[in-house]
Amino acid sequence: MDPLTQDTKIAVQNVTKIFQSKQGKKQGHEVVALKDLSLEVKDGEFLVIVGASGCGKTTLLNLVAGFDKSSDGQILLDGNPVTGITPECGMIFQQYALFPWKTVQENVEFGMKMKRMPRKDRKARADRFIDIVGLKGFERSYPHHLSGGMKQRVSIARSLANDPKVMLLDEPFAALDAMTRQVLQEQLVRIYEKHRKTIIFITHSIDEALLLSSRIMVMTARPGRIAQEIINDLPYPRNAEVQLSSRYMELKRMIWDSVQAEVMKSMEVEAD
Ligand SMILES: Nc1ncnc2c1ncn2[C@@H]1O[C@H](COP(=O)(O)OP(=O)(O)OP(=O)(O)O)[C@@H](O)[C@H]1O
Repeated sequence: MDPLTQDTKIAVQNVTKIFQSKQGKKQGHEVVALKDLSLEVKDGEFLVIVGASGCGKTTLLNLVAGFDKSSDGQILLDGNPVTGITPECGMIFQQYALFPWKTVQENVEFGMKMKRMPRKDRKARADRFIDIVGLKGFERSYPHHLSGGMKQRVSIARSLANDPKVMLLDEPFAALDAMTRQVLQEQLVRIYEKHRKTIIFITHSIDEALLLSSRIMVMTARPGRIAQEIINDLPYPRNAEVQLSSRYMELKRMIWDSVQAEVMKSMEVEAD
């Protein structure tokens, strides 16, 4: 592997993750989710990971966030090994993971309150990010009064308010309707352009990957490794014109071929 450069934010080095399946610890009941996987994410990069279902995308994100430990290899964040939950990483899930008994304002303020930020400061910061995600006027609403898209915007505001170095998003828009999804994708690109967080984003949608990323990584069928890496050189804003360009089609075809090959392999793995 190349030596780490100064702007390397995350380095995943020869990571293997083996789960004991539900059948117990008998031989042959291990699931090798990731095998000898290495990758680097540069500071300010928007990396999108695509790959067949079950290839280990969520497992990888959980390891970067420190929710789980690798069986072998290591992950470095700013050059330091990740050994437990990393407060520098903000995680956003498909299911919004909001506190149902807290208002929008309280949800967004939660992390800052945990860090004992003075009330006035955290309110000002929450107000700012609630505004950025377009939820001004909903500060006192509870999650059950909000649509899926609005709840996801609360999650994004909460994450941004904590000022994470890295944002990890696991299929955050998968449960949303197409229109809402598009609005949130555009919003996320704007936030990315303004705040330049380092982002790792998982999706099953090649279009979403092309709209958002600066780099796309296709993972192999389980055990997950890198099958292909694509620098997304499409210009911003990735509007209708860009989406109809020949370069867009070319990249889409390239990724589709790669994903499809891995999906076929993963079906063989499942059949074994
Ligand atoms: N806690 C666990 N115990 C046992 N096996 C697990 C566990 N977590 C994940 N696995 C297995 O590891 C493999 C990778 O799972 P993972 O959820 O990372 O895949 P994924 O690429 O995110 O899938 P999807 O796209 O369907 O969300 C799968 O075969 C899964 O069944």
